[in-house]
Amino acid sequence: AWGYGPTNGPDTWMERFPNAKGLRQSPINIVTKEAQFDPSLKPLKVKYDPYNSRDILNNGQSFQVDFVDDTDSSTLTGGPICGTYRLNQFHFHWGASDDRGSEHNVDGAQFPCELHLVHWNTKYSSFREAADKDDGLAVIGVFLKIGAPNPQLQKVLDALDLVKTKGKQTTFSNFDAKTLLPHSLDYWTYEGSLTTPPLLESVTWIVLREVISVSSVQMAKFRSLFFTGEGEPQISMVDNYRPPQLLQGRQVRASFQ
Ligand SMILES: COc1cc2c3c(ccc2cc1OS(N)(=O)=O)[C@@H]1CC[C@H](OS(N)(=O)=O)[C@@]1(C)C=C3
Ligand SMILES: [Zn+2]
Repeated sequence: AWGYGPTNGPDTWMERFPNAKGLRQSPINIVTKEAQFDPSLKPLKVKYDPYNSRDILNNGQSFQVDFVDDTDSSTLTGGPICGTYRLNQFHFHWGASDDRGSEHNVDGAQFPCELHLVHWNTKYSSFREAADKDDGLAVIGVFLKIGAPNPQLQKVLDALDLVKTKGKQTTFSNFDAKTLLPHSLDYWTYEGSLTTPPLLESVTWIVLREVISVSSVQMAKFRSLFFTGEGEPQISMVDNYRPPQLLQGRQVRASFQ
């Protein structure tokens, strides 16, 4: 199966997932000077209901917090998207050390971690159905930068002891995902893809300019997870990020001047 190791990592994915060579792949390096301010972009409108948070799962490539998405109570509207997109899950990508780990880069710089909040377009019936449509998904990317400990993030990290190995999951209720967002919702946006197989080219990316903080001790907590399942030889869950892909002529727009 695909992964992030030397024999099944991002450079091998094109063998089984032809989308890897597509024209709208993610992540990318965001060159801030080339991102054009678009005054027609609307402000992002994020409405998350803590009641919808359900469980936390180690899926063998990251860990994700899943949300009940059978109503419009946790939604994303406005910004570059049309219509209403529902929050399905959020997850992270991080490095083996604080010098790497994010998927998107900004002017060639990597951050130690990147948060992805995955939403699907309610013109389709489910995440699964939306996942392969041009306008199916919208993912908010938030960079984490080493600084003060993040108390909101700590609530998520405290649950990791219960999902150390692949396939483990536990209830994770009453979590307000909005508390993970920075004050400013200024963003860059471009048309891209899922950054893991099946690498479907169905994502409107919305990458926030403002970072949230994470301490080095908190980063060590991410690295205490394992890619491998219980009873298997342990492989630490680190460096679960895809490197930047070619822009192939795409435009990156900015919601701010
Ligand atoms: C297409 O069916 C599923 C895709 C899943 C995916 C993921 C997780 C579960 C998937 C389940 C799928 O099938 S399903 N459960 O909807 O029937 C990946 C997590 C990381 C990655 O997100 S990213 N980095 O591109 O923002 C995800 C959301 C990509 C696909
Ligand atoms: Zn992701």
